[in-house]
Formats: sequence, structure tokens, C-alpha cells
Amino acid sequence: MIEFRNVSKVYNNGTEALHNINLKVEKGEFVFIVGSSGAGKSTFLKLITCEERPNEGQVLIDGQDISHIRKGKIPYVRRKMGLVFQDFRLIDHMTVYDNVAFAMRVVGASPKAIKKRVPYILGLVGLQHKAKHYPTEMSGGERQRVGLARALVNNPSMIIADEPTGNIDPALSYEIVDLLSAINERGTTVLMVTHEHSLVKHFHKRIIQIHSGEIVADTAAISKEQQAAAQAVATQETVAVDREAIRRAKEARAKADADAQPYATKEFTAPQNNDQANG
Ligand SMILES: Nc1ncnc2c1ncn2[C@@H]1O[C@H](COP(=O)(O)OP(=O)(O)OP(=O)(O)O)[C@@H](O)[C@H]1O
Repeated sequence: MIEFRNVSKVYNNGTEALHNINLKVEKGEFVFIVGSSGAGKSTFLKLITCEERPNEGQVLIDGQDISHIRKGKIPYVRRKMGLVFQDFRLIDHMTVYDNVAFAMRVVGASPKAIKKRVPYILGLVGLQHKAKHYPTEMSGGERQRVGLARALVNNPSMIIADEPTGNIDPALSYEIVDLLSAINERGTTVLMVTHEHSLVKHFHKRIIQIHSGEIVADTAAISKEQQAAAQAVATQETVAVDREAIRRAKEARAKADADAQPYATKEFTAPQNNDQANG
């Protein structure tokens, strides 16, 4: 579980990137983080990965306050996380297999464990047949699947992805988010920053919108009871759910959809067309 308590981040040059952020992401959630360029999205992720520290407040991972954690302890926190980057960050002179195996070697996995695990993970992302290829011989979508395999190989409890589809063909972006969804369904928490409103519209996930360092929308702002009832409605498991709860759930779902709607329309703008969209 990830929790932000009154978190603010000011960079050394005086830029306040985040202001008084409060939120919880429960284990197993899938969250899109959206917002215009400079809103504070990457800073938000960097506070989770301990790349940056907050000036105020606390960031908790599974109940552990990591805001002032000692440098030597950071690798232990990061082992809970699989990181996926916009620019893939693969090692070009290593094969796909070795790129993924390398992530296991650095945490001290045995050769036997590596030999067993890497082919399994490559199978999971549909790349077992490309194990001997080099990243430079692959498409952007395939490279990002290698990036996902590397992020997953040490069995993290969460995937932190900063614009993972930013450098790939829009059609292939869906494949990547499909894969992230499948991974999420197996219990891994997913946090994904994106500028692609079509993805956010297509995949019905929790959406957190950051604007000028503050959370201005969060579609999870419905009660647990309403979420459970909404789920029951969606799966027709209505036996134990009373009619009033169902009605409230439907209302909550409609409100959540309405809240999510701006992301599918002109109000949610990618940074490259900000001027156009705002003008
Ligand atoms: N290392 C840094 N030093 C100083 N200011 C920074 C630093 N990193 C980010 N900022 C500033 O903090 C604010 C938030 O930046 P951040 O990178 O978190 O935004 P973002 O929403 O991820 O933007 P983008 O979508 O363009 O990646 C911006 O004003 C940015 O210029």
C-alpha cells in the first residue's frame, strides 16, 4: 500500500512541484496519473521510488515511512517495485534474455533461479521467441515488453511506470496497457503516468489528476461500500446486496464515469498540444 500524508516537494531552485498531497493507493489497484506537463506527475513517482524526498509530510510504503530513509536502505524498498520507463532503458549490447536476467543477477539470484524464471517471464510478455534478439532489432512495443519483463522478473508488489507508452506507436500502446492490466489482475499494484487520453478512456481504472502540484480529481473518491456494491452490480452478484446499496452504487458509478469523462475529451490535453487546446 502507498500512502501520502500532507506531502509537499520543493526543488532546490524553489519550484514547488507538489503541494500538500494526501492519498492512499491500496494493494492491487491500477491507477492512471494524468495532468499537463510540469504538473508534478514524475515528482510524485520519484517520491515513491526514493529518487526524491519530500520537504514536508510522509510517504509510506506498506506502512513504512520512507521520507527520511537511510540511503543504504533504499534498495530494499525498491525491490518491492518494478520500474518501467518511457525510454525503455535497455542495455543495447545484451540480448533480450540477458537484459531480463541481469535484473535478477544484481539482486543476487542463483543461476538456477534465473534459468527457470527468465523464460517464464518472457513467455508472460509474449517474447519467448525473441530471447536471443538485441533491443536494437526490435520495435518500440517489443522493447517496452522487454522493459516490462525486466520490471516483473523479481516479482515486485508494484509496477511504477512513467509514460511507458510515450515512445511507441499508439496502436501498440493498448498492448502494453493490456499487459499491465493482466499483471494487475494477478495482484500487482500498477501506477502509470500517461498523457494518452484515449488509453485512460479505454481502460476503466482509477484516475488521479494532478494540476500545479495538487490533486484536482480522483475517481476513487467513492466509498468502499459503494465500490463493493458497484462491483456486485457489475458481476450480478447481487444476492447479499440490498436495493438501496445498488441504487447508491449505480449513482456512484455514474458520478465516477462523469468525473472520468474530461480525460476523454478536450479538458485533458497532452503537453505537445497544450497551446492549441488551451487557445
Ligand atoms: N530536478 C528538478 N529541479 C528543479 N525543478 C524541477 C526538477 N524536476 C522537476 N522540476 C519542476 O517541478 C515541476 C514538476 O515537474 P514534474 O517533472 O514532476 O512534472 P510532470 O507532470 O511529470 O511533467 P511532464 O509531463 O512534462 O513530464 C515542474 O515545474 C518542473 O520544472
